[in-house]
Amino acid sequence: MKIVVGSTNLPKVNAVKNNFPDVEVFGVEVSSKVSAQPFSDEETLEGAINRARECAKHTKGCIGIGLEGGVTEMGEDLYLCNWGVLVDHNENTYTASGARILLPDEVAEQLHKGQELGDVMDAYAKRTGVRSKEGAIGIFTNELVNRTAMFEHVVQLLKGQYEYDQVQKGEQ
Ligand SMILES: O=P(O)(O)OP(=O)(O)OP(=O)(O)OC[C@H]1O[C@@H](n2cnc3c(O)ncnc32)[C@H](O)[C@@H]1O
Ligand SMILES: [Mg+2]
Repeated sequence: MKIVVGSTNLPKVNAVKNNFPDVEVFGVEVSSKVSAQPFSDEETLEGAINRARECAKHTKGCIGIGLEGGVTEMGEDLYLCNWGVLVDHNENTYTASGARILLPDEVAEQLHKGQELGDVMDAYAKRTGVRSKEGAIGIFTNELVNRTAMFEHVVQLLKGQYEYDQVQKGEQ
């Protein structure tokens, strides 16, 4: 079995590798076919689905995994949101979302002006490449939960649902 992840961003690829230590896992650049900065749960999920479907076509019999980060409005507030999708070799599709935290007003303001969260976070935290390291979730949780750990949980939810289905099918 091979797993193709629709990104070369390390927190995403490592989140999959850490969940499947005995499987060949590799990341490829694919298009999410949504905006660079998804602005709702629906759009973020759609990006993850598009990435996973593209990856599932990469190698015969492989599993595709798409992980997408975005933000979602709740009333006046803006929350960080993340979605993951696993598409298996039979096109069975499993979805899961990640933990969400409230973004501070000054970060939300920049996003409403059209900036991408990755860029906003670098300026806010006075760091470089936050999106490829601890992530916004890492910054705002004092690095108790970083972007890899957050995506690890999403992938665990995908893996668990996939395995549940495999067991159900085996018992039929
Ligand atoms: O290379 P890819 O896989 O595209 O990785 P990415 O970091 O760009 O991640 P997404 O496209 O899934 O995220 C959409 C946008 O939101 C940003 N983003 C999402 N979650 C983030 C986080 O935890 N920390 C910093 N930026 C984040 C990201 O940089 C993009 O601008
Ligand atoms: Mg991106």
